[in-house]
Amino acid sequence: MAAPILEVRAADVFYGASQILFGIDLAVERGQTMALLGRNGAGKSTTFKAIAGIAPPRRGQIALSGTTVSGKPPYLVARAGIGYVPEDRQVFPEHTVEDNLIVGAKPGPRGDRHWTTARIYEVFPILAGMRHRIAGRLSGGEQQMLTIARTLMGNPDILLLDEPSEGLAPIIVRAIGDLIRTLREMGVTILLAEQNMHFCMGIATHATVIDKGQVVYSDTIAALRGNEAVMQRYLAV
Ligand SMILES: Nc1ncnc2c1ncn2[C@@H]1O[C@H](COP(=O)(O)OP(=O)(O)OP(=O)(O)O)[C@@H](O)[C@H]1O
Repeated sequence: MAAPILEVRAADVFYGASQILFGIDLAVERGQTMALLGRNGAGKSTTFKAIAGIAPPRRGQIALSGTTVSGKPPYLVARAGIGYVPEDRQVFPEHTVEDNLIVGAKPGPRGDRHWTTARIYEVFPILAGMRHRIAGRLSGGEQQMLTIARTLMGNPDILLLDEPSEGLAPIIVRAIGDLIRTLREMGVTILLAEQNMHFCMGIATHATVIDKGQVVYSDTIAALRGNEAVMQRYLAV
């Protein structure tokens, strides 16, 4: 069997002397949309930072298609094929939408250039109509879409989305959900951190739940939906 696109094995992560993640195991196979669920402070963002090379694990390992990436600096992790979209949307505010996309353009780890601005505009028609607008003047939801689009321009093997729905109005949350579903249907492999279980239900194929820095559940999203005990205990729904 092929190695998972992303595999986190027994990762322990510390901020200074405080241990935040305890032996995290996580595997995302090609084409999956894995939801990383957990309450506020459970360790979702820290898991993403560990994968992206920003908060490297002190013990354990992170591999991309079987090749170890833990220990590499963030720019090399990105080059290896991890497309990380952090919680705080990071557009270049002074530049146009199109320039933001062009800045993100680079070939994927095997030289592929699947994502072009033309392709982005097909998948994100809202950005096509705004290509000459200054990114800093877009709404929060539009900036979120632009950040996702710019990350795709780097042709990653996996897209890490940290709470893409956070702080957005319900109608925009739905639009972001539709967009992620479209990407999933196109075959993009996604790891999606969310507190909002309902947001993930129609989007994710699989779910991993973390609590106090530990994985407490991992299965298909359908299995999680049928498991009231896990949902109530760890997700308060
Ligand atoms: N820079 C830091 N230094 C020390 N502790 C931190 C730091 N950043 C986060 N923490 C702590 O690590 C734990 C996990 O935080 P993390 O942000 O990973 O959680 P989360 O599940 O993503 O929650 P949220 O939805 O609030 O982002 C929390 O207890 C938090 O207070």
